[in-house]
Amino acid sequence: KNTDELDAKAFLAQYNSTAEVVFNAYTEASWAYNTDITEANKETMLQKNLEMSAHTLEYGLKARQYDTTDFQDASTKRIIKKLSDIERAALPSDQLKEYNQLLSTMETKYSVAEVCRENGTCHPLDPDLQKIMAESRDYDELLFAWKGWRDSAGKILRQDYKRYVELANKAATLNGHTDNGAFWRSLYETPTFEQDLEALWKELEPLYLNVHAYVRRALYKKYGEKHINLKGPIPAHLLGNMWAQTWSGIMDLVMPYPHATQVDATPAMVAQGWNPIRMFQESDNFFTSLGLTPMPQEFWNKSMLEKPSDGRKVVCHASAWDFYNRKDFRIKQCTVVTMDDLITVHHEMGHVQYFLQYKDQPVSFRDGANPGFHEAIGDVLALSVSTPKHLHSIGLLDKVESNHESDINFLMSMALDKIAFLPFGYLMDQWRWKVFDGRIPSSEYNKEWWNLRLKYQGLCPPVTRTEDDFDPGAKFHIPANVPYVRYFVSFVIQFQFHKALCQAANQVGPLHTCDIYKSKEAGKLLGDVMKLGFSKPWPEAMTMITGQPKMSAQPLMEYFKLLIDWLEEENNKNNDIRGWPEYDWKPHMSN
Ligand SMILES: O=C(CCC(O)(O)[C@H](Cc1ccccc1)NC(=O)c1ccccc1)N[C@@H](Cc1c[nH]c2ccccc12)C(=O)O
Ligand SMILES: [Zn+2]
Repeated sequence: KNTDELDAKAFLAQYNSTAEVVFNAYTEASWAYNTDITEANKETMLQKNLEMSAHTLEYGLKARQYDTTDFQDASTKRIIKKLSDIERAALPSDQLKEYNQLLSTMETKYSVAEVCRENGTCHPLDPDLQKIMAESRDYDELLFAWKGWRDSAGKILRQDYKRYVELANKAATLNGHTDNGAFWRSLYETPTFEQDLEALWKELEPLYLNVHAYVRRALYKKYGEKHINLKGPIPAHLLGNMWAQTWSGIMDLVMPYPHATQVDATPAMVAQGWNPIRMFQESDNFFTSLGLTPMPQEFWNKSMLEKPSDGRKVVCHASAWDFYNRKDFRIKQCTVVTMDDLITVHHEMGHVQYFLQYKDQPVSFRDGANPGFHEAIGDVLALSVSTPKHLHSIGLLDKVESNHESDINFLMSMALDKIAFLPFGYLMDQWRWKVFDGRIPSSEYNKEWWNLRLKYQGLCPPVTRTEDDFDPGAKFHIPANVPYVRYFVSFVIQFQFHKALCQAANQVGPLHTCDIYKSKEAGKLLGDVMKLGFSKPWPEAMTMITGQPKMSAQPLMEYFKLLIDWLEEENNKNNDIRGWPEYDWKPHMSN
């Protein structure tokens, strides 16, 4: 083994400069394919992916030659360790080709899927089916979109997915992990990670049960006892979202005080002629108000901020792109003019701000402190943007009242996204970790998916499901091989960050009214953490912001305190039970 630290540093310098070139070439090819799905673009992307894996293999095997035990420089040790895990490059070349082919095939099948009516009109997920799921109040129309999407996008992926699992696991074991789920969890460098997550969920579950009971009561009023059992799970297609992962789409059905302040900025955005560019400029303005970096001109020139109208097939699911040359950063988003998408704009811009802040780190450190950090940045700013005070200041709410009823309306709208999301954010990788470690065999993919959807979210399918279906495949991240527990982590830590930045901004008053807009102190705190990238273990980054190294649900609970008390009282008044003891109840099925 080579114990020469100077030799290692020279090796890493060579890695860094060659990696930028190879990563850039692959990212360009991947962008070309994602923004114009053709066979030719697919072939080029697969070729550049193989070249990138060849580079990873060459440098990974060299990195493994070093014994860094007595190295002085912590960064050198950390990078050598990271390079030594060569991920899919460990596969024999024919299996690597098969794996890459599977990944692009699954993502393409998902991205081009459509649901067609008898009259021949066909609907893509974005924007058509998403709009139906958010806006329709017709039980059967919602069922058409819900079932249609799972028939068109989920079902067809089952065999591909089964093979992907085998190859992903093989790559993981070749790198010394027990399975691919273990590899994914290793990115958090936290031995107690699973226990920590379970503890957070146990703390937050009572909040969710109260929101679930209250929403079930509202849906009972709307759809009646034929479709809703007040002691049972909720049919999964009635929550205002294709996956029932966020419920703000049905805010109109659950608004506690209909005569108090409105909270939805969408009507004003449409009335004032907002377009996607305006939405991104608004977000850029918020980031720069904190003293953070503006989007470079290249971002505005090269991003895809709307779904193309020239017939091109694209991957519409939003994403942010680092081209590894410290200059070129883009977003690809099929943006629609809604408040929901204004939040997503901030989410994606948070990823790019992270790219900008850590762009001068070595390539190996151009990543979040942990994947949850990368997901949280944009959402932290969105917490300020979403306040009625801020929306009023940018002309998207005409009047702001600060009274109890308006507070409760506002907190309900936030809870329908942030609290409703928690069980979904938690169960997605519970399912995948069990698939990877073999506890869920392919013969039970769908049964176990719905067991988890019942256990954590208190949902049931509106129509019978079988193992002919593959409902997990109908959610982007599953065919796209994108881990998901990062979002559960993000939805917890973003409130820790929000609380810390509000203190830095000398904001007084309750946490849910805080708006850090224009606070250079808050911006400095956030910017300094982002500059670290992946160079330090995430508890150090957490301590820099919050003064302590752990994930904590306390700031989220503080933020929602008023609503938690109100829901407890309201659900008691209605004699509503928390949970779904009649768990095997099935909704009425007409056809
Ligand atoms: O998937 C996303 C946003 C897309 C992303 O920005 O997280 C994107 C996902 C992705 C990863 C890899 C390939 C393709 C897409 N992640 C990134 O673009 C990204 C970029 C750099 C580093 C890390 C992630 N949000 C999740 C969770 C979510 C639901 N509602 C939300 C509201 C606000 C924030 C997140 C969500 C979802 O839609 O289910
Ligand atoms: Zn993200």
